[in-house]
Amino acid sequence: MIQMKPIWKKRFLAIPFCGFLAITCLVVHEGIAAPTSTDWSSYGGNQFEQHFSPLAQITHDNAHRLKLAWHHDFDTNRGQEGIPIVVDGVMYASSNWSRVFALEAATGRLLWSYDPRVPGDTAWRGCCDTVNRGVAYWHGMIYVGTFDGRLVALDARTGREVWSVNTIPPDAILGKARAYSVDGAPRIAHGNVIIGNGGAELGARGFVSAFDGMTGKLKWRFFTVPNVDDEADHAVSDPVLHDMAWPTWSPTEAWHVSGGGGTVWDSILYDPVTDLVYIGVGNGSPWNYKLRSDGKGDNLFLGSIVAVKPDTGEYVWHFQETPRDQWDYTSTQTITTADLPVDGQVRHVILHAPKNGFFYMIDARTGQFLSGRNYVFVNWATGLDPHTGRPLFTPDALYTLTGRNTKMYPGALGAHNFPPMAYSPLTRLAYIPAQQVPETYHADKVWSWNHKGWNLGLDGVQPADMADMKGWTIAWDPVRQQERFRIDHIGPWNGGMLVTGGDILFQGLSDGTFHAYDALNGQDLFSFPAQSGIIATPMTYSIDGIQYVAIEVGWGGTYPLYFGGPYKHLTTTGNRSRLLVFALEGNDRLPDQAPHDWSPVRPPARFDTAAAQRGAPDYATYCIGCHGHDVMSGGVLPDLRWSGALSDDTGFYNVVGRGALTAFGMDEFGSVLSRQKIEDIRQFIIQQANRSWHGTTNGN
Ligand SMILES: O=C(O)c1cc(C(=O)O)c2c(n1)C(=O)C(=O)c1cc(C(=O)O)[nH]c1-2
Ligand SMILES: [Ca+2]
Repeated sequence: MIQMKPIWKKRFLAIPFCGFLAITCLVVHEGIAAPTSTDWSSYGGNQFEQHFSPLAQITHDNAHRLKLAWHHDFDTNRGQEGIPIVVDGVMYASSNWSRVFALEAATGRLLWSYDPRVPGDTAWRGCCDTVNRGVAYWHGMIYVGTFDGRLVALDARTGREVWSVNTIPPDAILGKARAYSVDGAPRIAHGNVIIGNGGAELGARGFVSAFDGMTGKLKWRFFTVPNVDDEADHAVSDPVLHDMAWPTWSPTEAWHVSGGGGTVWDSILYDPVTDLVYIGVGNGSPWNYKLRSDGKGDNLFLGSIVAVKPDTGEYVWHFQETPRDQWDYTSTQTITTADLPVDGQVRHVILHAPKNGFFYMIDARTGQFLSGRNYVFVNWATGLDPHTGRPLFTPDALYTLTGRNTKMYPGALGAHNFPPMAYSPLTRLAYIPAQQVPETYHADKVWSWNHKGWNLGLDGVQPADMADMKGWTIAWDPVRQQERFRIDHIGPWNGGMLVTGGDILFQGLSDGTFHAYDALNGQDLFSFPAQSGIIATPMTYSIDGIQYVAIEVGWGGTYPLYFGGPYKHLTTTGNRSRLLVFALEGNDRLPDQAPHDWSPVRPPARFDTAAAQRGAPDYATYCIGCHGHDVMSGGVLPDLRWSGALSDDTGFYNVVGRGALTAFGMDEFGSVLSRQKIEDIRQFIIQQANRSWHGTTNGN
């Protein structure tokens, strides 16, 4: 057995605040026996969601010796974004399509698995793959949100369903007009299970709901944007929406149909220090601010962190990071708290690096803006007002008002997306999985609504050239608001961060490798070929004195699905979905596998150019989100250019119009598109396939 290094105790004693998992605190006080096991019992690892663990067996000196201890193959081949949790020696991991696995954490032996049987015809309801980011544990129960909108409580010992509720009230859907999906991890506060949802790209009005952990009874619901008619929803948000939010929207316009957005699709944090729940609110729906709200008002609470009370959901404060959103700049990114000196005084603060490219420090009790600075290059704002933190827009940024197509840094995928950042109380640095993915936004002038399609109010969003796409891990000093160092990656869309008491930074990358870096300087200490791009985030735990590090592997999420083939930065990006667990000792290995990709198949030679031209915009509205720009797959979902269904209009209609492949996530579109329109899409795909086949576009 490997012994804990004494340095671990010494370093950890320096931490000013000792409020981690109780078991961890036991360890930090000298003289008390160290526990033999340390859990990772919630999504963010500790009550601050710092994605930090005090475990320190893996260090600068031995990280190069890491071995694969065990692995578990998932039975889906789409993006894996889950962070497993470990409670009492059992690991609970979720995978795509909201499946849950309980495994013996030391050996990987499967104890039970749970499949909520999410219907395949719900895949269109989300913008960004049928992912799941994790489960929550409370009092012997495991909670998982399912992609089709349920919250399910499972008996942690057996995996049996204890209760299941629909988190989406039927009237929120407005006769099926709007789209909701759930892919974020539930959070626990005062015995309530809190869960949000996604859907703002398709049309949704955001809210979070709290359910009694024992019974599943709804405790409260907080809507993040006003009722379109300023009427009561009989929800706890009614007063603040009427008094504060409604006046920041135009009385009419497109948000009345699409719901306004503001989905809370990822970060939620219950903070026992302030006894508040912070929710990260998403972007506007439709994106086009001129069409959405007549170009008027800040549109509260879009792009904000909102603090509410855990028992009642009552509003306490908000801080809006992105007023007048028209870029998909969500504030749903990791909400982390820490105790840090501000003007010579230690304060309990929120650290936040949202999509918009600015790093914020906010007082956790009051929501007061303390400081902020851009952590990547941005061109939508020149900076933040030093007193209020409000962005100072550049004139070109407000493209829906100027009518000029504008290339924006960051683009819609943000400078930081769902993969969590980590914060180490030892190094006092935040580690941001940051990226540069610029896009040019083309605003529509007229609003139209597409059921089952994307409803952005835009004519298109054009990603910049591959040369402009970058990915880094940025080590950021939140007190000084400056970069300490950065690690360069091959491109964007890398996984999230884990930092440990051994000052090791763990991260999986889009190039299919898993790394241990030195958290003090970014030095690469260990690299493992994981056979598929990694977008998930590692966690760590110890059992019988052995420190393990776990990571889910599986390329996916919105970047490969939406951006598609032209933006691959690997020759192969096929998906092999697995859970990998590392330790200093281990003798597991992955099976050898040939590189996997879609092989070109000669497409039908003839197509109707006029029909292809008509089909292009419908492809962009209904198909692009999964099948990629220019009909080139990013390596996860089938590449339509080489589909056998292209050769025959009836076969194609059976798939696209009638839903022959519904079970695989390809819903029918015959209810929203005429047979002629579907045929036009087929012609467009054949045209694109011929371009690739004859080498006039860069196929793969
Ligand atoms: O506005 C929304 O409702 C919403 C939801 C989601 C989601 O549910 O995953 C994403 C986004 N937006 C989004 O903007 C985004 O970049 C994104 C990336 C991902 C992902 O898992 O790869 N989800 C989402
Ligand atoms: Ca969004």
